[in-house]
Amino acid sequence: MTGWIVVIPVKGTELAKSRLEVSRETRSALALAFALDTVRAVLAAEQVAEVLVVTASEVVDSAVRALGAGSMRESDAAGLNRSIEQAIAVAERNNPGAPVAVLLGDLPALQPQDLDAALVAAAAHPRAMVADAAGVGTVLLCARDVGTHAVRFGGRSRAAHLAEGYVELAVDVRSGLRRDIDTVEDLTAARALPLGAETRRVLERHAIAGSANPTGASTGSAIPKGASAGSAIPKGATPSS
Ligand SMILES: Nc1nc2c(ncn2[C@@H]2O[C@H](COP(=O)(O)OP(=O)(O)OP(=O)(O)O)[C@@H](O)[C@H]2O)c(=O)[nH]1
Ligand SMILES: C=C(OP(=O)(O)O)C(=O)O
Repeated sequence: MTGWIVVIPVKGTELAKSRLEVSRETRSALALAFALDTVRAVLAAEQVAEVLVVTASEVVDSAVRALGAGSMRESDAAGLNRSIEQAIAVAERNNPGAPVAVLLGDLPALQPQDLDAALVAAAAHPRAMVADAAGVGTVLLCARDVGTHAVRFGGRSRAAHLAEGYVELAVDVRSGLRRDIDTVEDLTAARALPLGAETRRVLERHAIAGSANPTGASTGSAIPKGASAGSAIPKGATPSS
């Protein structure tokens, strides 16, 4: 199997991360930082052939391109699932036959090796998913055959994706892969993990209670690490749409 195409939805508007109860300035800085840290980790994962961000925001679009990711703008007011479907269609057109995964764009504690391990495990199933730390939502949705995706993000999406037939992968709840940040409580919990550099910088600059734990302790994952084929796969090709 070739490497995975990873679609990452990023809202990027002033309405992003509305459940994060900090000042508007801090919230928008954190929303961008979460996305950039997520994209950086994905670009560093060995199982990933290409990254395709889908966003409403010009700022996000150019920032992720500068990191080397592909990016596309969603059509007006597409919403989360529709924008993901638009990106999946572009990924399919540009990379026929490639497996496609959808990853949330608010995972600032994601480590490349945790994503690699999950993608290796996902490749054993036609469709697979990883739930968020609360066991309510979904952070990663994978299909070997892109045409079989049934995207049901939002709310209790773990149950929705299970009902669609995705197999749930066992990933340690402490893994950064499962730590999407919706609330200040999520952020506080994620600070026990090694956070990405952009998020650390914002936390250092903006007064939010707690410390950013710049060094962080290594976290465990139930999926064996290092099982990935370590070939260098080109990333960041911009979609032709
Ligand atoms: N492209 C795109 N991404 C979205 C959209 N809505 C949410 N996302 C992204 O999907 C992921 C999960 O969404 P949420 O955690 O609900 O993010 P959010 O909508 O910014 O946060 P809340 O306002 O608290 O719901 C994040 O990476 C968001 O940036 C959308 O309409 N379009
Ligand atoms: C969009 C999702 O996440 P959140 O918990 O951020 O709403 C989801 O889990 O489907």
